[in-house]
Amino acid sequence: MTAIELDGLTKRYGDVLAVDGLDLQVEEGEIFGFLGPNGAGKSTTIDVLLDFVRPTSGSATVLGLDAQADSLRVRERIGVLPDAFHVYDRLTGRQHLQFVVDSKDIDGADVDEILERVSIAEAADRKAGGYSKGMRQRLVLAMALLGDPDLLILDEPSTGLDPNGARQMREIIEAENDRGTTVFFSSHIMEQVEAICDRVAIINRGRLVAVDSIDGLRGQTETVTTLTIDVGGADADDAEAIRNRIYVTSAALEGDRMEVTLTRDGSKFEVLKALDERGVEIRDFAIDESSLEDLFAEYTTEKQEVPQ
Ligand SMILES: Nc1ncnc2c1ncn2[C@@H]1O[C@H](COP(=O)(O)OP(=O)(O)OP(=O)(O)O)[C@@H](O)[C@H]1O
Repeated sequence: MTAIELDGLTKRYGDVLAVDGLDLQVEEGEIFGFLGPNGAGKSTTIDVLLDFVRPTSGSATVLGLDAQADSLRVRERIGVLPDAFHVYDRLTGRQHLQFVVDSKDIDGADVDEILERVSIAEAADRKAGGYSKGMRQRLVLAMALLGDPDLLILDEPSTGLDPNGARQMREIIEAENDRGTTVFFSSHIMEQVEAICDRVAIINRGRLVAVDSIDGLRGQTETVTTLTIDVGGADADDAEAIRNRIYVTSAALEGDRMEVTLTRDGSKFEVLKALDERGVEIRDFAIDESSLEDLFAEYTTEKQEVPQ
């Protein structure tokens, strides 16, 4: 079954087309990254899934249920980490969780076990007002995990976390996914998305511009590999010869450093071999596959039109 299905989802706020005909399917069991620059329409889409916002047209289905008509049943089966989250300063961590158990009427919830899972068990009886940002974020995640949801919807889960906190958040997300939970999360932190997502969707100006695995996205873009070679005895002619090779998109020599970019079909080995055959000494080399950050920029940066 699909965990999330969007069919022609459109949301207009007056003149602003926040979401523009989105079609998307997230399969059960996936960790799915939802990416896009500021204002792309990520939060609006999530708000439709949660029935905070009604679509102008199109539909959204969550766990086989209509996000609008069946919103209460959807709510019972999902856990949500909202974009702007609040904790109550005067309540302890445990009281926060108890509040969710009571208000959602969850049977047999093991609050201590969930506090352990998000690593805030030791602070459970302290007031949340004294929690660090990372602890607050983990507390809100613990609230989302109560009731063992089938689907977690996380809006920028690593906001405000230091690298350690972000790593812990990632580990928790992975552990929940191992338990069978589908995870849908929006993020600006490409590194994080790259590390844990099975697939990602990139949206820009309310429209879907790409949906694929990270490797698949890499395969769709032109320049995927940069080869930086520490050379001895190379000159401009060598760079020119490399530049003229098929699959090479650029080759530049600066002192003893030659930087070569290749399309995805290009062989790095062939470039090194060609240099060697020209008598160039190869002292060292490094390979840099384009990062998701590069891909993101490629998909979401408006290309400048050259005036005719
Ligand atoms: N309640 C609203 N009224 C009017 N316009 C809105 C409203 N909510 C969002 N928008 C507009 O819709 C567009 C999409 O916003 P949205 O918050 O969904 O983007 P986002 O991708 O979540 O951005 P960010 O990463 O900055 O949170 C933006 O142009 C935004 O200004």
